[in-house]
Amino acid sequence: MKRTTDFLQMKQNGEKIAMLTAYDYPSAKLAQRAGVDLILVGDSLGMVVLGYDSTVPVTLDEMIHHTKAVKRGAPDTFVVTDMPFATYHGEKGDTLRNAARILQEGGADAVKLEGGGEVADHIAALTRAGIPVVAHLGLTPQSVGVLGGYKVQGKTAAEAERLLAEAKRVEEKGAFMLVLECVPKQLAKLVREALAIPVIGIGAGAECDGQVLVYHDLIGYGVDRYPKFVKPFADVQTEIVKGIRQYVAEVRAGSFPADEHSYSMKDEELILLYGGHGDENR
Ligand SMILES: Nc1nc(=O)c2c([nH]1)NC[C@@H]1CN(c3ccc(C(=O)N[C@@H](CCC(=O)O)C(=O)O)cc3)CN21
Ligand SMILES: CC(C)C(=O)C(=O)O
Ligand SMILES: [Mg+2]
Repeated sequence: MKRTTDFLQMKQNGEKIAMLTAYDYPSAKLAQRAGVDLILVGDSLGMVVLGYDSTVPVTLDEMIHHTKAVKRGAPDTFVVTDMPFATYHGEKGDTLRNAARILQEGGADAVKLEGGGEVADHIAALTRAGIPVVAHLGLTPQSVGVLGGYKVQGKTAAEAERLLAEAKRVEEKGAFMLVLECVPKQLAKLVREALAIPVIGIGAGAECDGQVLVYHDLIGYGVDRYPKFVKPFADVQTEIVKGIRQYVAEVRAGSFPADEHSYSMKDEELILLYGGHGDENR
């Protein structure tokens, strides 16, 4: 399994980092089999798995529940779990307890939290306690209510300056990686060059040290509308619906299950059962 220092090394070597979300046992198993560098148990699971219209309703218990399944599916892959909405903004002791549960109960290897200066002390406290932290700047979906929608961030020179300063700040506070979401590619390049830690982009262009995508977006599974930054690399939902339609049709036609899908009793048992009339009832 890769570790935090390996990702730093990858940046130094100019090797791109491929990160992918996963939310359960099969998705994690396939992500590991396909060779992703690390898995994110993203709170996007609230939207793509649980059907909420934002990540805000997702709870700590839900994140832990999904992390356990992911770790069982990908025991040999570094797993980062999102700290959910409002679980790292109060007392630092609470933040520590919440993150510790994600590592101890969930089995994650690191936590991710959204924000810069406002959570800087929490990043420092977690790191001091030995919990690896991934920071997340740009479009921070847990603040959708404050941001007024899922919009590109850092488009003006002033906003870009502010974001760059925040990026330096979270690195200083101990974050070992930074996710940069929905920012202009020129800003991502500046951030990448300014930081020693790997910068993982989503909707941040190619000039990042790596990329992250939401699993369901990548495979085309149950998502009705893709953000601009998504490239659907597969279209599994078409295959899934095709398979289910066929099943429904065959059940209705009586052609499924066939004999090969059925269990049978031995003749002598049938004779006992039917008192010699087993043959015509087999
Ligand atoms: N399926 C899915 N994929 C994601 O990447 C994702 C989620 N869900 N849920 C949690 C957050 C929310 N994210 C989102 C959601 C929508 C846009 C979006 O539609 N953005 C506009 C940008 C508009 C603008 O400011 O120009 C777009 O058209 O791409 C972006 C990120 C990223 N995360
Ligand atoms: C979009 C990624 C970075 C994320 O935070 C999530 O999946 O929740
Ligand atoms: Mg998230």
